[in-house]
Amino acid sequence: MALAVGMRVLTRALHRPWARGLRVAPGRTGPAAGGGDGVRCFGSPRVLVEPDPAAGVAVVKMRNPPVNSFSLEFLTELLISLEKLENDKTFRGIILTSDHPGIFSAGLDLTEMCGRKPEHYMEYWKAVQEMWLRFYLSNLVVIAAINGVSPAGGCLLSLTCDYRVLANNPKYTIGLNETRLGIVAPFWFKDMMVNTVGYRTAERALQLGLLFPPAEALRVGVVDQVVPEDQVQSTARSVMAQWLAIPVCRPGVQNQGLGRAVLSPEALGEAPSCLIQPLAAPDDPWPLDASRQSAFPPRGLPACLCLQAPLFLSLVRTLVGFGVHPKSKRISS
Ligand SMILES: CCCCCCCCCCCCC/C=C/C(=O)SCCNC(=O)CCNC(=O)[C@H](O)C(C)(C)COP(=O)(O)OP(=O)(O)OC[C@H]1O[C@@H](n2cnc3c(N)ncnc32)[C@H](O)[C@@H]1OP(=O)(O)O
Repeated sequence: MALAVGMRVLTRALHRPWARGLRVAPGRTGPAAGGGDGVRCFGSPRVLVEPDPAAGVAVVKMRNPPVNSFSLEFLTELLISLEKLENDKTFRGIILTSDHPGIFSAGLDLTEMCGRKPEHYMEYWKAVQEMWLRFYLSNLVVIAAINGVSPAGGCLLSLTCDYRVLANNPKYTIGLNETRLGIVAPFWFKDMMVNTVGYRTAERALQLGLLFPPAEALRVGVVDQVVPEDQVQSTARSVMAQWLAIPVCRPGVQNQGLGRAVLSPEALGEAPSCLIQPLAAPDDPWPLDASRQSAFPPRGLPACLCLQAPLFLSLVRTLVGFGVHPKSKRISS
C-alpha cells in the first residue's frame, strides 16, 4: 500500500506542483483547552503540546493531517516545540505521539521532494536532518507512543527516541520502506536501524523495505513494547517514570559509550564532524566512502552549512545507489 500511495503522491506532485499548499494541514489554531489539572496546552497549528508540569513531562502530539507527513512547516513547528520544552527546566521528558490515532507519521512529505527548486530541496533536507539530530541529541527523555502506522521517516523519528511503545494493531506497521518507493534510505537512516536491531536484521529490512507489524516489530527489536491500543499512553507514562527516576537526565546521552554519548548540542556548532561520525561504530561493517571519513571536520563552517554537507553526501550516495548497501540498490516493488 505504501508503494502505491507513495507513487501516487509523487506522480501527482510532479504534475501539480502548484497544488501544494492548498492541502496544508488545517489543524486547530488556537491554544487547546484542557491539558489536565487545568494546565493549558500550547503548541502550533501542527503540533499540540500537553504539558504535565507536576510530572515534568509533556505529551507532544503531531497533528499534520491527513497523515502527519513531514512538510517543511510541520518540521519547523515540531523543532520549535522541542526547543521550547528543552529550554524550560520544568520538563525532563516528552512523549511523542500522534493526534490522529491510526497514523503516527507517513514520513517525509513526498510533495516536498519533487517539482521544487534546488534551494527548496536544500532547505527541506536540512530541516529533515535537523529533526533527526535534535530529537536524537535532545537532553530530554523521549518516549515514542506509536499509535499508528509509521513508515520511513516516521520510523526514523521513532528511532531517535529512547523507547518505543507500539499499539497492538496489525495495521500499525513500522519500518524503513524506502526501497519499495524506488529510493534508497540515507546512510544515517540506515545507521539508526542498525543501532537498534543489529546489522543483519537491518540489512534485510532495508533491502526489502520491510514494514513490520507489531509482533514482528517487537521480535526484531524495532520497538521495545507492544501493548493494547488503549494502553499506549499509560504505558509510555510508566516507562517515562522509570526513566525519570534516574537522577541523570537522559542517561543514554551521558558518557556510557553509546553513539550519541560523544555528542552534545553545543558540539553541533563547533565540531561538525560529529554530525556524521557518531553513528558509525568502529567496526561498522557497512562500507563508508572516504568522503564520509575524511571530508570532515570542516572546522569553522557554520552549523547550517555543515548540515548541508551530509545532505550532499546523502544525495550523492542516494542517487548513485550506495546509500544502503550495493545489493539493495535495485530492489523495488
Ligand atoms: C537534488 C535534491 C533532490 C531531493 C530529493 C532527493 C530524493 C531522494 C530522497 C531520499 C529520501 C529518502 C528518505 C525517505 C523517507 C521517507 O519518509 S519517504 C515517505 C515514505 N512514506 C510512505 O511510504 C507512506 C506513504 N503513505 C501511505 O502508505 C499511506 O498514505 C498511509 C500513511 C498508510 C495512510 O493511509 P490512508 O489512511 O489510507 O491514507 P491515504 O488515502 O493513503 O493518504 C491520505 C492522503 O495523504 C497523502 N499522503 C500519504 N503519504 C504521504 C506522504 N508521505 N507525503 C505526502 N502526502 C502523503 C495521500 O496522497 C493522500 O492524499 P489525498 O489523496 O490528496 O488525500
